[in-house]
Amino acid sequence: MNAQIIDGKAFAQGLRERVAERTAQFSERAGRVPGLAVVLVGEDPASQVYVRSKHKATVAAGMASFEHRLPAETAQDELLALVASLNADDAVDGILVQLPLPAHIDENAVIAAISPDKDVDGFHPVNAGRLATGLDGFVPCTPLGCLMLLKDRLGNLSGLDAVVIGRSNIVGKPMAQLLIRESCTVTVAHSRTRDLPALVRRADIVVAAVGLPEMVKGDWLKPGAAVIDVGINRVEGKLVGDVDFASAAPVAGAITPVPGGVGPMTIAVLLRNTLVAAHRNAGIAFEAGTL
Ligand SMILES: NC(=O)C1=CN([C@@H]2O[C@H](COP(=O)(O)OP(=O)(O)OC[C@H]3O[C@@H](n4cnc5c(N)ncnc54)[C@H](OP(=O)(O)O)[C@@H]3O)[C@@H](O)[C@H]2O)C=CC1
Ligand SMILES: Nc1nc(=O)c2c([nH]1)NC[C@@H]1CN(c3ccc(C(=O)N[C@@H](CCC(=O)O)C(=O)O)cc3)C=[N+]21
Ligand SMILES: [Mg+2]
Repeated sequence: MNAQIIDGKAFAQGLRERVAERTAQFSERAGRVPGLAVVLVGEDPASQVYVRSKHKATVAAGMASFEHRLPAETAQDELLALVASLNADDAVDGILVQLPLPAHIDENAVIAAISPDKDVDGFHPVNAGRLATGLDGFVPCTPLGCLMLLKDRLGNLSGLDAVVIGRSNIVGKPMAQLLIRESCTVTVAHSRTRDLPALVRRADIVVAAVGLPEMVKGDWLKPGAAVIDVGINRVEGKLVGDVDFASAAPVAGAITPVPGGVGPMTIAVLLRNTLVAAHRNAGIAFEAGTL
């Protein structure tokens, strides 16, 4: 057996085209374009790359992109004041504050300051609570993108055994919530987990969101498993995932590559969430359909 490669880049491209069509319809009706504000504090090179590609994708979808670049020394109060002004700005439907923030800034305080109705990252506790309790809200882009790829490949996920490796608020926990919502039986593993290979061996679905290059090995996998690799690790100038692709691909049924898997989905879902936010803020009903 050799795994099918899940082409996240192509799927994301299709999603972005559908978002662009629906954005044109929205703008016609609302008399304005959806707006996304992205805030970057400091000069982290990886963050600069992400922010640039978000900006390009936003404009290509027909949306307005408002970039705010602040120096690394920016005081927390200044950042909170900027967030407050974006909350109050009717041209801004979505707000994304790029993480990580410099160490002197309390990330939770900044996330909590974003209006939940503009929180297109889905990081605000109100949106996390909505996801956990089955209410409509914004779902974090990376796990929602992973779910889209899984449903596209597997169809109904009901009853499948899923292992999520990682329990962060931005990937692991919301991923687990989404899989529970799809009626998977979900195990969440983390740094204190005993015998991770044994857990992974039982799983029909494996989502790796750890941040350790190539840690998940092919001989941990159940043959035919669907493997979603969220990891983005730079090793000797090269990008690798959290899954050892070379040993995993011959065992898995389907697997996302890095690059070209989950990463492009994150940006496409961000645009989708911004389009949803624009509809809500303009009081126009949104039919999710193929989005
Ligand atoms: N493709 C994309 O769009 C995105 C990719 N990423 C990437 O995904 C990865 C994870 O990101 P993020 O969730 O923010 O990372 P965090 O560092 O916040 O979380 C990592 C998680 O992995 C767990 N972990 C650490 N070591 C082990 C281990 N040996 N065995 C099992 N679990 C372990 C940690 O456990 P504990 O809680 O016990 O510390 C923690 O829960 C990173 O590579 C990041 O770059 C992130 C966001 C978007
Ligand atoms: N508030 C906030 N929201 C985020 O969504 C957020 C964040 N902060 N901080 C950083 C992480 C990381 N992240 C990625 C987005 C796109 C790619 C991506 O497009 N990756 C390409 C490769 C890009 C490259 O070559 O570096 C790929 O995997 O093919 C990766 C990672 C969003 N994040
Ligand atoms: Mg901090």
